[in-house]
Amino acid sequence: MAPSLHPLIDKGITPGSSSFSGGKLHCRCASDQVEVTLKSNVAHNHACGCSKCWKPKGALFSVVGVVPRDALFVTANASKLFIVDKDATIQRNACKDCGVHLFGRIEKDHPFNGLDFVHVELSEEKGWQEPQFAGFVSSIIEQGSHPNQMDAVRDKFKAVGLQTYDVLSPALMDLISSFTAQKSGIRFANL
Ligand SMILES: N[C@@H](CCC(=O)N[C@@H](CSCO)C(=O)NCC(=O)O)C(=O)O
Ligand SMILES: [Zn+2]
Ligand SMILES: [Zn+2]
Repeated sequence: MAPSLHPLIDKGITPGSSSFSGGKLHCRCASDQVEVTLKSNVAHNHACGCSKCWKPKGALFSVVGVVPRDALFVTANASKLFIVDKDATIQRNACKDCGVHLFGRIEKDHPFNGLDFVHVELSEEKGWQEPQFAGFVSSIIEQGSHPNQMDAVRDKFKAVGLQTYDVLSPALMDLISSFTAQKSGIRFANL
């Protein structure tokens, strides 16, 4: 059987709702679940093949999107959260019992500071923005996928209508480069 890209992608993508305005995420513990309340839909939701983002068992990719950090509240069992890697740019807060990542936060000066990374599959609600693209696709090789599988993986994404990139989407890459340009004092020419 072909490996799963992600359960939200394998059988085709279900569009989200533009009027959806948030919901709750829960970890996968049988009891005393960590609960996170989001007062916003996600944006830039995407499949991520990097080794750091949380993936469900058997999936090659994570699905991760962003919300403004002031729209995110830990509303139950916050004491079960720990930061997976304090040195990473994205400080991923995971449940110490089930391992699920509830949210990733950036504390340093960074183009995505102010945005928290979350996984909408941890929610029962429907209407979350659907995945928009696949990023960090080649990174799955670093976790053991064979290079000769990559055409099949990219074809599968294309079959469900998702563009593939080996870093992030052009919109996000432009945002990162604009931040860098601004830091170095670049003044853009008026074209
Ligand atoms: N090949 C590496 C890539 C890791 C990486 O740079 N991940 C990105 C994307 S995460 C969600 O889009 C990133 O921004 N990481 C910052 C961080 O994780 O703190 C690998 O696979 O590990
Ligand atoms: Zn848990
Ligand atoms: Zn990632």
